[in-house]
Amino acid sequence: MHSREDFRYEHCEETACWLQGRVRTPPTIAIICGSGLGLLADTLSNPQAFPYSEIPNFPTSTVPGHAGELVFGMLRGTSCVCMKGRFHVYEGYPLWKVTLPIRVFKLMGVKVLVVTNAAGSLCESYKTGDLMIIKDHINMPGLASLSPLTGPNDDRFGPRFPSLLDTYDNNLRSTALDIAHRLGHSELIHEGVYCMVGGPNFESVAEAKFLRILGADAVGMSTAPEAVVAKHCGMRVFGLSLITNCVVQVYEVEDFVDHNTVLEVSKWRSQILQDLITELVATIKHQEEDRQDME
Ligand SMILES: O=P(O)(O)O[C@H]1O[C@H](CO)[C@@H](O)[C@H]1O
Ligand code: HPA
Repeated sequence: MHSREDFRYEHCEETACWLQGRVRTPPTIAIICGSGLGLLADTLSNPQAFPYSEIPNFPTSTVPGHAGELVFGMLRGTSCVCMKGRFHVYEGYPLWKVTLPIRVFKLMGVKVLVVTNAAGSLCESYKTGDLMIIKDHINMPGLASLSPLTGPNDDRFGPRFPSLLDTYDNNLRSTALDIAHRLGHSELIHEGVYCMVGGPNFESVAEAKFLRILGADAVGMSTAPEAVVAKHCGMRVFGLSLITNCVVQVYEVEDFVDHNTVLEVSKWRSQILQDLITELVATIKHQEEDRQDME
């Protein structure tokens, strides 16, 4: 188990202050770009980019398809920050470090986290290139006590025992579903359960069958810790998986997946993902304005 000895609120504060001193407009929405999905960040207007290596306390990206840059800018009149590359446990980072950016965003005033990923399908009816709105997750490392919330709790972020009910915001899910239908993607869009595994190996046949029996519709090596930390500190979360491959659940099949295939499919579907997220961001802006009026 990773220790949280190195984690302090002050680390996040230091990073947030560093960024706040440089960023033109503080963000209200944070978007995490999954494997090969960094093109999303290129849609921001008036962008300001910071390589992870320059940001105090930030880890660096080591996975192809994760550029390793924080990009601030405007999307449909809303100030956003895009993580062009995320961190994974299999890169050797402890979970508090994998999720450090989320807490930094919180301190900068972010209200909504949009998290995207590339994932393998376990559900028979999903096809490569489909999209899955995440309605819930199974956090395999979390169930085995590998949680980003392990260790002393800092109440300034959230409670010791947070509820995960409605982690993937109901309202954002139905809004995204409507948008997908409106954009003509009814054939591609699904809602399902994402399962996080540690990786970096892809699943064995027996593991894939096991995860399907557990109720998972798609599997990947990220997202759940980010969503847990966002929910813990009171953000609304929207999660979207791009199905880059169908996970093999029978023996004697030559159809194995590799990271290049994942990146190719991500590139192929990037535009559809961008359109959907852009429309969603525009709607969130109005929702957040209405919320503020009611407060
Ligand atoms: O979850 P993201 O970062 O999109 O990446 C997915 O793609 C990689 C495997 O090809 C793994 O890192 C898996 O988690
Ligand atoms: N398994 C785990 N992670 C993944 C997969 C997969 O099949 N595809 C993309 N990321």
